Amino acid sequence: MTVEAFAPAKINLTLHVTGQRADGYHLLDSLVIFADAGDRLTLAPSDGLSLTVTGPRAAGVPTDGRNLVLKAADLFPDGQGAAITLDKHLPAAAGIGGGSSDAAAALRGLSELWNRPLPDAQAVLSLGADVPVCLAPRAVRMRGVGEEILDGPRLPDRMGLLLVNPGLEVSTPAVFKALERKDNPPLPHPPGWSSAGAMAHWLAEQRNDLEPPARRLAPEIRQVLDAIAATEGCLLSRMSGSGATCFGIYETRAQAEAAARIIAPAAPHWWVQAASPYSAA
Ligand SMILES: C[C@@](CO)(OP(=O)(O)O)[C@H](O)COP(=O)(O)OP(=O)(O)OC[C@H]1O[C@@H](n2ccc(N)nc2=O)[C@H](O)[C@@H]1O
Ligand SMILES: Nc1ncnc2c1ncn2[C@@H]1O[C@H](COP(=O)(O)OP(=O)(O)O)[C@@H](O)[C@H]1O
Repeated sequence: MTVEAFAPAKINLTLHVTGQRADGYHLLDSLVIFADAGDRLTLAPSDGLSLTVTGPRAAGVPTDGRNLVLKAADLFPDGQGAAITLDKHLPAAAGIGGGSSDAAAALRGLSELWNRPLPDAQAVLSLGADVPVCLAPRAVRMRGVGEEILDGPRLPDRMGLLLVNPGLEVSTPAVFKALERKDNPPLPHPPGWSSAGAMAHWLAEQRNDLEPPARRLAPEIRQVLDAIAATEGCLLSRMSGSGATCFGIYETRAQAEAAARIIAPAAPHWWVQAASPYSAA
């Protein structure tokens, strides 16, 4: 039996940093959605555990024990063998949780392949603050350092997404370190929306508190935000996570695809991807 597991891109529609724990980790209040663009894992029975990384974004991704997929496999106390192929489509260190989503997909896939329960919540969190939210991809509100997952608001039935990364890796710890204020206001109650326009209007009043420090470290983020905002039909452009990937919201996927066709040829070293929201549930 071979198991397939999809690792969708994570998007922080908002990312409010509301405090800091004694251990240095920051308290977040974030609306998280997923896109139907992502990495693909194939897991096949095997005597030993192995990982092969393929695909357009494989370069530079570790294939040894540093890869979060193998760290995820280590969390199963009585894990058996598996030959895992990770087909990499998402840029790494990009604020869209590529490694975290791969780890979560590996946990789901290995649990199915080995017929074993998922590791406990604390163990899952030890892989990274973003791994719990990636375990069951859907629209949620994420709080704590990432371990508190609440049902998200109703999303519009129709919406287009555009993801653009300028080809820079931005270090998450460096961005948190460059953050000036750590006690910013939390998110107001998200009401739910019947149109992408209404959602974007509400989101425009909210923030990604990591955007200013990330822009100081990587000024090209400004150009990415401007390029997205200038496309026809763009309702909102904002950075996701600690960057440098930025997203645009559109009424339709067709508009997001048209925007991708404008931006991609003008910036050949940027990663440009149109998408729709993805939900596993
Ligand atoms: C910022 C976020 C927002 O969703 O997204 P990305 O930019 O990674 O996509 C996440 O919180 C990132 O999660 P993840 O990348 O899994 O973080 P971890 O590996 O646990 O931590 C990397 C480093 O980020 C900082 N960190 C992370 C999460 C958090 N709540 N507070 C922090 O201060 C710490 O300096 C930590 O050493
Ligand atoms: N499966 C993986 N895919 C991508 N990067 C990985 C993976 N496993 C470990 N890494 C390491 O994790 C770092 C952060 O990658 P990623 O999780 O994509 O970043 P972010 O959390 O900022 O979105 C990379 O620089 C890479 O060295």
